[in-house]
Amino acid sequence: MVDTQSNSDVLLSVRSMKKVYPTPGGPVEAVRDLTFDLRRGEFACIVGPSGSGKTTLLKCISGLMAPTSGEVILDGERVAGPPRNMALVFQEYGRSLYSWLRVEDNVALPLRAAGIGPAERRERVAEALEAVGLAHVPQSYPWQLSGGMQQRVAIARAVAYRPEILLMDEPFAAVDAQTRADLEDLVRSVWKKLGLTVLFVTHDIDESVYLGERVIILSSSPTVVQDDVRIDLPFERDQLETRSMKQFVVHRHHVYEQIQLAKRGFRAEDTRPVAVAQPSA
Ligand SMILES: Nc1ncnc2c1ncn2[C@@H]1O[C@H](COP(=O)(O)OP(=O)(O)OP(=O)(O)O)[C@@H](O)[C@H]1O
Repeated sequence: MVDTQSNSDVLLSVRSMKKVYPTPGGPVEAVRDLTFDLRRGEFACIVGPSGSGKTTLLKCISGLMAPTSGEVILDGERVAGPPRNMALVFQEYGRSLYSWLRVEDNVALPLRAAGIGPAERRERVAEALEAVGLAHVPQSYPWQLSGGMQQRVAIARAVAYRPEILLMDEPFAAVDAQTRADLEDLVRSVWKKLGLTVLFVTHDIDESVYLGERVIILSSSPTVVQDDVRIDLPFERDQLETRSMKQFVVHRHHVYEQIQLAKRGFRAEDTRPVAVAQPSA
């Protein structure tokens, strides 16, 4: 378990967050009680069984939805709407980009909305496109690009905005395996270069261990934090070398085991002393 209480440099705090959806069939308790902190500059992944409330959690953190109870504190302030210093990247890049705007204009959009002047906008867009390897297509339209390139545009847009915290919800689920590996390395390199704080939701256990400095495992719904694992892999990661390290395999095994337990309904709060048979004298 990661000790989240002892570090004073906390950027994000999720405190006793609960979310109940009212539905015609009665209330659905999606998230029961989530509490965790993210330190400034941390790269944390969230994994959990399908329906465990990962998207619900991100929506509450990003102020798109209010929790039923509990709170989200960002940089000392309670989140009550979309925070200025946060950016989001979703899985559906096709839906998040405007097909009638050129790549550079898609990337510039939030900068324009934030009132950033044309000279600085141009500079930031160029820098972000360079960072994601798309400096050669600023004039293209999204529909002229591959899926992986479109997702790079979405990442460039988030990066150009220079958020303090970047939330990513299954951002690579819809791209092929090779592109996914490239995008994983891209996100880590952008994280290192810009010193962002990243909260990355994924279904992919290997991806969570490869990317994160920490993996937060959610229980099945109604959700609590089941485990919180520090990933002690080298800072510099490599798709071949890192994934074949013994420590990678150990973490992967642990996270996989925890997800299987979660799927079977195990909850950390259920832990009781196990009776151990004493050898007879
Ligand atoms: N708008 C809604 N109204 C009612 N119930 C909802 C709503 N959104 C989500 N839920 C329920 O809340 C629970 C958590 O859903 P959520 O989408 O947050 O989980 P998830 O972990 O992101 O799922 P997945 O891994 O399948 O993407 C599920 O039981 C889901 O059916």
